[in-house]
Amino acid sequence: MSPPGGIATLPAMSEPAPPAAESPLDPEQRLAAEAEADSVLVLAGPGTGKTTTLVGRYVHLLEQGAAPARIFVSTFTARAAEELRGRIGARLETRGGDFDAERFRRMPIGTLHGMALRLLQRHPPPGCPRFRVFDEQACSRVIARHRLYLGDDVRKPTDVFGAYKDRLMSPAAALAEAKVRNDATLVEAAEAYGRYQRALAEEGGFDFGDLIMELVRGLEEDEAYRARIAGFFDHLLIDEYQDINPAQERMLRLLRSEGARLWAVGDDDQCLYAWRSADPAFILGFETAWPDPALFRLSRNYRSSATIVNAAGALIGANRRRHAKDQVPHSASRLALTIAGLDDDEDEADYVLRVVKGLSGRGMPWNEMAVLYRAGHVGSRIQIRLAEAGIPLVVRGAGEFWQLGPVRLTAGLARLLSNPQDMDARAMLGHGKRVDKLLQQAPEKIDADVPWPALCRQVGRLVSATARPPGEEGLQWRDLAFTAADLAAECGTVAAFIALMEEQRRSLRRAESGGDAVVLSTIHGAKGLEWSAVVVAGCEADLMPHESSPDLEEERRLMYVAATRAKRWLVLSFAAERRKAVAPSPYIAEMLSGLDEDQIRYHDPQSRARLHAGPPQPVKADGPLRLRPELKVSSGMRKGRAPSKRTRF
Ligand SMILES: Nc1ncnc2c1ncn2[C@@H]1O[C@H](COP(=O)(O)OP(=O)(O)OP(=O)(O)O)[C@@H](O)[C@H]1O
Repeated sequence: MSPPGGIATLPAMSEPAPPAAESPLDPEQRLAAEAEADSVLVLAGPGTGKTTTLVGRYVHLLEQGAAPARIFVSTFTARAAEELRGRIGARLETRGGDFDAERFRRMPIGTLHGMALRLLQRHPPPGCPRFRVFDEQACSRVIARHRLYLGDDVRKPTDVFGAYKDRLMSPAAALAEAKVRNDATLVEAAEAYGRYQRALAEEGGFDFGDLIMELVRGLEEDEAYRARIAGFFDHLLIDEYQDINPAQERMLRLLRSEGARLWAVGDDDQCLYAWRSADPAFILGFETAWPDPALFRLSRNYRSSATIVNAAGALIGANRRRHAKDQVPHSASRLALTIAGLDDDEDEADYVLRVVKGLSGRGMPWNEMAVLYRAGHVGSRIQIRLAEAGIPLVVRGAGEFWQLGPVRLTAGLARLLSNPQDMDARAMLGHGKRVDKLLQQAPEKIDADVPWPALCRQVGRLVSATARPPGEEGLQWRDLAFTAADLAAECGTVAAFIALMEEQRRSLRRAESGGDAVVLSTIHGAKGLEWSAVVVAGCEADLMPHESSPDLEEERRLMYVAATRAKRWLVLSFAAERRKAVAPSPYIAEMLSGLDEDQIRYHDPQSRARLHAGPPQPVKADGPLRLRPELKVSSGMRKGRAPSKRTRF
């Protein structure tokens, strides 16, 4: 097999590595870190050192005499918060003096939800009931026990209820809104929300959304309580400000009511959580929303090559609702961006495998490579192919193959039918209307006494038949159900299948803790991270922008975040056919418009031809579906067994 275009001449290994994380601040960063205004927004693009500047701000405040316990630092995820704590701690340690690592671990650095929990536990507001925190699993159990499924189960009930809480809406307010809009689906959701809140209260549980709701309630209802709590802090440092939602904004507003200074960093172009009520309007309107505002910009991109900065700039420039930003690439590298137009998803997976092997062969560590995608099913084919080749990999975001909905249903149901006592299999199935229906249909539609491979195929068919809505999502659903059934059948016995799943989970955990592994991630899961080489897979017209998304600007931001994770080498790959003929994503052309010819490399002549070809011929409505008739089942996924023959349904 020939190496993919570009690898042979890849100068990546000979280029200097980017500087270490805590480089001294540049003049723009220093100005922002030392700002005096009451409300500061550092607005800057990816890789400009926003997080680095936040660390610098913390150190600066300490140098000015601030007490660490009075500096509240928040970021978006618990993982990011721990990384931030580690970075600040390392910086303080190098300053010497009397740094006490144990004490520093207790300083208020966390997510806004985590901070709300901490305040509620240590200083409960008047009227706050005793509570236990219910994680997502516990909440799903409440939903299952009370059968709070929604007719439209495309969105999980926990997400729907969470969205009300992100907007600080009580069940009564949600119901009133639904009635005003005269929308039966919304009325059903609001009523289920009310029952959910009652069920949580009976069990003494708060879910994550309740934590901020309850703190805000306490702060708003009791002035003395608010004054006491807000009085704890002199400084609020907020990372990823573009992703805050109305409930979080209210919490910050209340926490600074005793005069704390607000200092936030963010990038409106990286707001990815509109579906969780994040609203770019908060960052766009910062200067009118807060007192004594000051806006700082960082213009030097320390992460990416000039090629990547230019291509990403051309892309995001097409969005209208944004602050324009100039970015100067620190690295002058014009290393070409690679476009790979592949036949189909199998071909794409083969290509990605050749790319990572090629880079590794040239000395790049696995953990400097990532494959990012908009939708989990794009990653699953690549995941299987890399795993079978024995490449160490970590799957981040909602995308681990065995966690995908149709895969869980197929594997769980086949196992359960083969052994009704298999509790893990029951847990894999989860709960919901679709699960109830499957369990109801299974006894009459499936002959469970046949050998394991035949059982798997029957289950694959049954699960695939639950696909909906019509269209691509249904096709993806069926494809994944068949893939899972195929993999399970190939194992020969249920015991071998369970062993395969366990081994894969173990190897994922090993890779995660060991560190040196290629990252496969949804774009959402890649936020804030960086790698030397990034392949953005599935760059197709119906996936990027995703055809079901109502927000095209957010879709473009997703592509932007994906592309800007790359330091030196960026590949955009697309398949000409993914169960139907598809055109390349329009975002590819937008990115290329920012580049000169010498900054673009096509994997092969066909890639260029495919990119510039017109839209694909529509698939005949009555034409046969290409429902993975043949899957090369991975040898590496079934340790110790010879590569299998292809399976046909
Ligand atoms: N002053 C500097 N000198 C050299 N390198 C720097 C400097 N500031 C930041 N960097 C490097 O630039 C890279 C990006 O920094 P950082 O993660 O802080 O950016 P960011 O703006 O928060 O990015 P994103 O918005 O994509 O999360 C890191 O590798 C960091 O070490």
